[in-house]
Amino acid sequence: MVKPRFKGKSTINTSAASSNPDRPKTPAGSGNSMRDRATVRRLNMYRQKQRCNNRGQVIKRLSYQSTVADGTQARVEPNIKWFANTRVIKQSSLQKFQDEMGAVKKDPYRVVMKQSRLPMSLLHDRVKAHNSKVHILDTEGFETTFGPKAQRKRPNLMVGDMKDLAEQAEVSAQTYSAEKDRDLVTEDDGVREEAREEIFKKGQSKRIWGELYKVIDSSDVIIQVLDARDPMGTRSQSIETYMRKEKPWKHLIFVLNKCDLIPTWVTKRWVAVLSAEYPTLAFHASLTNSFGKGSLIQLLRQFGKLHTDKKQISVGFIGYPNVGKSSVINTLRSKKVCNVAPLAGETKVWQYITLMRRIFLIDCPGVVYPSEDSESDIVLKGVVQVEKIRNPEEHIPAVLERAKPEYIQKTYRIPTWSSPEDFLEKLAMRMGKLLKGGEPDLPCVSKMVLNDWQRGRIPFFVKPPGCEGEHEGKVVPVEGAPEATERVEEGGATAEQSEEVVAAVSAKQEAQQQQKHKHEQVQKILSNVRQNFGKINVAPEFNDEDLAPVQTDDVVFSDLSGSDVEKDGEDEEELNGDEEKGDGETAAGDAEGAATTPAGQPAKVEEKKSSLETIRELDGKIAKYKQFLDRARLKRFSAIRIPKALSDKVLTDMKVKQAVNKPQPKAVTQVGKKRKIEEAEEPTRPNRSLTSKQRRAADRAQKVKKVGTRYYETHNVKNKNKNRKMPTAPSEGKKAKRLKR
Ligand SMILES: Nc1nc2c(ncn2[C@@H]2O[C@H](COP(=O)(O)OP(=O)(O)OP(=O)(O)O)[C@@H](O)[C@H]2O)c(=O)[nH]1
Repeated sequence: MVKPRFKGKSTINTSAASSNPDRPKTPAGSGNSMRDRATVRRLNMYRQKQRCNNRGQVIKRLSYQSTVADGTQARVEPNIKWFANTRVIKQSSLQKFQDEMGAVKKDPYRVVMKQSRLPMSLLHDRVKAHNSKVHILDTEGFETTFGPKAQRKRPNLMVGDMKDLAEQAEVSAQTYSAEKDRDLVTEDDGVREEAREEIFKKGQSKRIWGELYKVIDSSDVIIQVLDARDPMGTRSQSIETYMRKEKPWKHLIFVLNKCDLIPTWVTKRWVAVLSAEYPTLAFHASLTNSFGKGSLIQLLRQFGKLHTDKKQISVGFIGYPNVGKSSVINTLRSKKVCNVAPLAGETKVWQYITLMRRIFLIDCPGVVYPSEDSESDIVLKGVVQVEKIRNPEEHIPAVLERAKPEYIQKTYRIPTWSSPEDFLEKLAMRMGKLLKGGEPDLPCVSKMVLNDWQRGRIPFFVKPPGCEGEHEGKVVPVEGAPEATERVEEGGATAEQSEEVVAAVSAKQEAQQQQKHKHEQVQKILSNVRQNFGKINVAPEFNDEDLAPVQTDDVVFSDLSGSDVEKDGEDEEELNGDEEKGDGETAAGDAEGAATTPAGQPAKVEEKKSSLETIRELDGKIAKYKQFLDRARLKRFSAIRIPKALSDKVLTDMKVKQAVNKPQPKAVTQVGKKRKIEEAEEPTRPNRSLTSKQRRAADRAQKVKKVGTRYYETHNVKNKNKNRKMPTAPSEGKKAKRLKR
């Protein structure tokens, strides 16, 4: 402690030391903030030391020790503050708090903010004695509860007597299944299923679902894009139900994309099956060689006409990842407006694209719907990027199971294998994918196979219902189909209630009528849109078994798919405007006449069928040739060489089949007519009336035909025009060069 200086009689310490609580204050604003008197005194107290003499006796006590005489015993007053950080309030304050806060809590229009910071427990602090009485009669009087006029509700028992109860118990015991019992307590055997890797949860995040709902909310027409190889696997029943219940005024249509990866008859069948539920169009997304573009644009235009009250309509594209939503949009715009990749999750956020002045398209990230899919299912549906899979070998058995062995043999040129491991080893050996010491690099080849699968290089498709009966019986109500009206219980309802019920029923009927009207409008629109499936360029080479359609009921092809009947000589896709409707209808009628036959003429039917089949086969082969030429053109081959054996085989086949058809010209009059029209309209098509000599000449001409490389036309080079004007004969050009030298 600082020793106070003796200053005569004055008790005021005038020193300016910081330990002097009475020191003069510095002027305000000088930047020197002084300690206050209490702080200085406290600090002085800490600093003081007691003084003792050389015998240890205290000669000067500490300041706070000097208040009581030596040896005095004292008690410290007990205080609640020692035990907690509490605050004591008066009874009246507590009462006020309880009244005011209680009123606020009860008021449904007011909210108490930051409740955790308030002593809310004071509201309920009234201690209830554990033996306090239950005041039942405060709530309900004796008379209303127990008396002869009791209004107490009785429990609603499902049984009348003990016998019924026993019977019911027996029945439920018989139908009990331990698997479905969620409350069953089982012994923990310590084995749990491994948590799924994060990559398998792709497309299920809250963010992606948020994007989906944003797209649904902003669209007038929603297009669910399905993968034609597995339409049911990439379809979401839950979204359809949501749309039906919550957004019935929005139009939902299906687009069956990647039709070029499956046989045409499968496309037809799927379109027919799905059309029974929602309008469905087949599509092949491609900038150069698309299918279904015209029909889809026409359909969207017609939907635009339905919404004349709006300036523009928005069309949302939703669906599984990697089904080709962005590709469909690019195809409609005929240029790359959306990023496309063979990897799932390329589209991250929704995006608006203008198709035309009145039609906007919205691309949505791919959404994976909740299902029971295994990890292999998820991988094979293309949801997961192959590079990210930890053990790609695990999914190869599923590939070998789904794809036909002959397609695997053809794709990888491996004749036989005994197991998936054996297959992978052989493939690794063939491809030279070996590790140190010649060990086959199984993960590498597995990734290759999975990539091929995801990109459609291994021919595969899920058979439509009716071939294997896979999806049979899963009938979802047709859009706008009238639902069964609820049964109203008679007797118990009062007059008021019955009025309400009548109002509800009439509202429901009105809604149903609106739905029906909407359905009719959509059907009318659809009757103007027709597709010719024969024009799809199928890329994979399927075997005869997969190419030959299984006979189906023609009923399936009615409705929208009535438009799919092959109309030979048609343009790539016919877009019938309203004005062309009559024309289209007659054509459809004609064709339907060819497909559906009256009963009682079995012989004629068979003849027709056989000739139709032959023509179809021939068409298929011609399409194959065309496709081969197209592909070659795309690859810019300098010249196309068609294997002679193949061309000879096709030509002889054609001859034989023509010979078979010749004796029955009258049975196929309609087809014959069509063929004539077709021949007149399509001079480029191989002419069936040519002699074999002429045909061979045409064949030869085709063989030497140069395709593709017109260098100066396709490349941006200097002196382009100059070069164009130059003599075309290459020999002359060479001569000129030589002369220059
Ligand atoms: N053979 C074929 N491939 C297609 C077709 N449509 C799309 N693809 C391919 O499928 C892959 C995925 O196409 P995207 O358009 O990116 O698919 P997406 O549905 O937008 O995918 P996310 O962005 O994941 O939602 C690409 O490699 C496309 O080339 C089609 O009609 N036929």
